[in-house]
Amino acid sequence: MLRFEHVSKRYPDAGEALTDVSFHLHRGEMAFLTGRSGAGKSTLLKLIAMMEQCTRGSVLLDGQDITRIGERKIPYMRRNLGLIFQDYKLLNDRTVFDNVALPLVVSGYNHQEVARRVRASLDKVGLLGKEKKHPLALSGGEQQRVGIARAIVNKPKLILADEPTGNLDPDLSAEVMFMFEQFKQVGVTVLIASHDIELINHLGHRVLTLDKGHLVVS
Ligand SMILES: Nc1ncnc2c1ncn2[C@@H]1O[C@H](COP(=O)(O)OP(=O)(O)OP(=O)(O)O)[C@@H](O)[C@H]1O
Repeated sequence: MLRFEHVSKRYPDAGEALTDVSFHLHRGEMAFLTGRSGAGKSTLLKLIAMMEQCTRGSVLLDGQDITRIGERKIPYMRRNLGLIFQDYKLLNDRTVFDNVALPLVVSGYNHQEVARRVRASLDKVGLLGKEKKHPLALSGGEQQRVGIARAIVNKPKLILADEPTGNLDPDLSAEVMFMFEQFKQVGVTVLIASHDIELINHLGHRVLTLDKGHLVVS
């Protein structure tokens, strides 16, 4: 489903952030991406999200090489992805409903379909009653669940999460991981960058470890 083939990434005027990285994630697989600060985790996720381009190698998403697609196709390919961030990246002057609706509005869905899908997503993360609230009126855990609802509203094949539990206490972190496991159950592939070794070991999923841009275990 997601395949890295000999991928290297060098930023201009910097050393290599990733060197000859190869791995494969199957449909419905959940894996953690770990490594020290600066090891290349965010860079790897940005290559999949088409926010950066690799210097060498190929990244294949469902068999399609996303390093070779044209700029104009990127927004369409991104619809296959759900992105989740440590700092939630919510629009604080918009309601929960509007935040979750955003990817659908950008994709041009009609009002009825938007409303139906937003409610279904909020239901999946247990926030159906909070759709009229603004993000800052919610707890950190609830804000992250809004971020998750926004990530799944387009029914992505692949969810990428960059330190999704970095600002959450252990109970809320476990709750978020439980949600990811539910997505995995319905065939969504999930890749989570995290420092939280205790949580990672506890959950027992596959672990990809980066060390100075090299993949150590795959
Ligand atoms: N835009 C950029 N320009 C130049 N160098 C960069 C850029 N982004 C990242 N780097 C460098 O690439 C390397 C990998 O960074 P990256 O952010 O991918 O690591 P990380 O494992 O996600 O770290 P952290 O856990 O601290 O977020 C680092 O040496 C970093 O300084």
